[in-house]
Amino acid sequence: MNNKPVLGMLIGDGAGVGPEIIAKLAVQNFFAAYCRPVIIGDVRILQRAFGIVGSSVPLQIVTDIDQIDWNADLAVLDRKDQDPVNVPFGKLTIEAGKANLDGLKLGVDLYKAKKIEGFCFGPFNKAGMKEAGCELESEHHYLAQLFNHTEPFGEINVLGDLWTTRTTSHIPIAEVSKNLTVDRILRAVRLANASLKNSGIAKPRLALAALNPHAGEHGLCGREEIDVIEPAIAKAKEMGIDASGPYPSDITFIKAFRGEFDGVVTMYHDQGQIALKLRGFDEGITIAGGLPAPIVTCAHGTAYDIAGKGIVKTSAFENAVKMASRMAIHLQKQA
Ligand SMILES: NC(=O)C1=CN([C@@H]2O[C@H](COP(=O)(O)OP(=O)(O)OC[C@H]3O[C@@H](n4cnc5c(N)ncnc54)[C@H](O)[C@@H]3O)[C@@H](O)[C@H]2O)C=CC1
Ligand SMILES: NCC(=O)COP(=O)(O)O
Repeated sequence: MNNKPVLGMLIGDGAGVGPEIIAKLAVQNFFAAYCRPVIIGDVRILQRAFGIVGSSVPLQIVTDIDQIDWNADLAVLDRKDQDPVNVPFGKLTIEAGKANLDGLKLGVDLYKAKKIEGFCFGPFNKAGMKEAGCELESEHHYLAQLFNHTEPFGEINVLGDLWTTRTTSHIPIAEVSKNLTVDRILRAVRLANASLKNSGIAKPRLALAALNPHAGEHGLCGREEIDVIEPAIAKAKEMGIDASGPYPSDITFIKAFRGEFDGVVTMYHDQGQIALKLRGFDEGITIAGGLPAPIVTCAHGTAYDIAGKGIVKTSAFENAVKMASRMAIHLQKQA
């Protein structure tokens, strides 16, 4: 009896590298070591990806997840929603954007119906999703909406043992400062704390990055540290969270990579992502943090510039699958 978790593998934007990654891993029989996989996406895009990879595996193509025989060939839930003719490599299309939004909804519906125990997704193109009608800031907001989730949520980037959460994410830099409030910082702190605890760290050590040079130099070059970050740290401590900082952001990750912290709470997207991607671009993953379901993707994007060339590296997505499997097994044990 195979008790490995059932995980959906959304192929992602057909014009990007997601389908190729999934095809490569299928050919290597990678998924079976961590889960019972069901590939979710347009089978024509997947077949195109197998063509790029230069190899293939027998497929069990279904249109309803209940039709899957888990002892038979690799299952593909065919969505018929990204025609390769309309979705050429490297081109942003509304068709792919819409398919990605629909895929997320299906993934959540299947999870709620207990048909899958989590899912990974190949990279989405945020602009494509917006053009397809998503008015929310990101897919994480869309996922939270699908779950009616009001508690803290958001991208958690993980590299090795280090987890990061973001106070602000996909907004213009010009708007970061006014979006830094004690409440928002505290939500990112709580998200980091709860997620790390769920991963087995009893009392996570969290560092908060400053916003300004030299952590504001006592207000000489910026007041956000005094006005919002320090009060958020004080409140976190009152809640029993091991939070410290704000550390000048040019030193925060040096300390973190030395092992001084389990998690870093950043103030804006690139503060954490530059550090993590420099350190391990090929390995990083993004968890849809705070949500009930294990949902994980690679930290890299659609890589339109190399899509269709067969040269994409698969290691980050492999780590995403490993993490989703680990989270799903953890939930199985709690049930
Ligand atoms: N997992 C997801 O859904 C993510 C999606 N994105 C989306 O992807 C799109 C493009 O984002 P960019 O910032 O341009 O970054 P990107 O990660 O797609 O590409 C940056 C550079 O890294 C290379 N690269 C990326 N992944 C690679 C891999 N696995 N193997 C070899 N080379 C690789 C690309 O060829 C490119 O030169 C955006 O629309 C963004 O929203 C970005 C990050 C994560
Ligand atoms: N479409 C996903 C996305 O853009 C996530 O990117 P990042 O914020 O993790 O860099």
